[in-house]
Amino acid sequence: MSLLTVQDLAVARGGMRAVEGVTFSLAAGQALILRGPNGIGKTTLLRTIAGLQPPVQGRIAMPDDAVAYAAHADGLKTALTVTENLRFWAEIFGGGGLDAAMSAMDLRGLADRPAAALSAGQKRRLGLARLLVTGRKLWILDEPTVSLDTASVARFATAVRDHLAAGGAALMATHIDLGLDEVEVLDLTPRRAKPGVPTRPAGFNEAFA
Ligand SMILES: Nc1ncnc2c1ncn2[C@@H]1O[C@H](COP(=O)(O)OP(=O)(O)OP(=O)(O)O)[C@@H](O)[C@H]1O
Repeated sequence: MSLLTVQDLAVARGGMRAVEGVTFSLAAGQALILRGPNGIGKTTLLRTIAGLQPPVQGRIAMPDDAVAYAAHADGLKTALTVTENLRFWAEIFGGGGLDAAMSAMDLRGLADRPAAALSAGQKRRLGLARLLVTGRKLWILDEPTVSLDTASVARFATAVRDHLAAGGAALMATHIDLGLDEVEVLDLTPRRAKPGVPTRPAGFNEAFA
């Protein structure tokens, strides 16, 4: 089953094209890592596929209610505890599996701690545990391993592997080698848009379109 098809996609930020001519697809059980130098447009591409901003050109197709997106920010409710945060997200998405998610990201000992009192790496672990309780098939992840120690990176890699084995798919921007055999890499360097072609009036920002 195809979980994501991207065809001839061009994306823009700040009224300028970032990358263009991007084509790939992801079936159940597949993952793809986006690579490319700082500023080429990895975040912009992920935001566009996640539906947070419109594409400039091309086609994005996926099943309804397929996506769970984890951005640079962890998206936590700081006043809520770890358990309450996960329960909140499970209810929003109609998912579940809080216990399994807490075990997977080693959060059991922190269950009753407010998110505001977590370290950066612990916050990131909670942010990633959110994905596990959504029940969504297609994970879109922007630099998911930032702030994680070696053991936590390994835990995250296991969570991705389990997600793929359960028929999920993942698209992520990361510079880290997660050691996942089933992952392919797409280098965006050849897809960099030709410079100087504005897509919108000066000052336009697709993030607010
Ligand atoms: N808020 C913004 N307003 C205007 N332009 C922006 C904004 N955020 C990013 N850009 C520009 O959009 C282009 C693509 O940025 P993007 O964040 O998608 O790149 P990236 O490949 O994810 O970079 P990095 O590896 O540094 O995270 C860059 O040229 C960047 O300067």
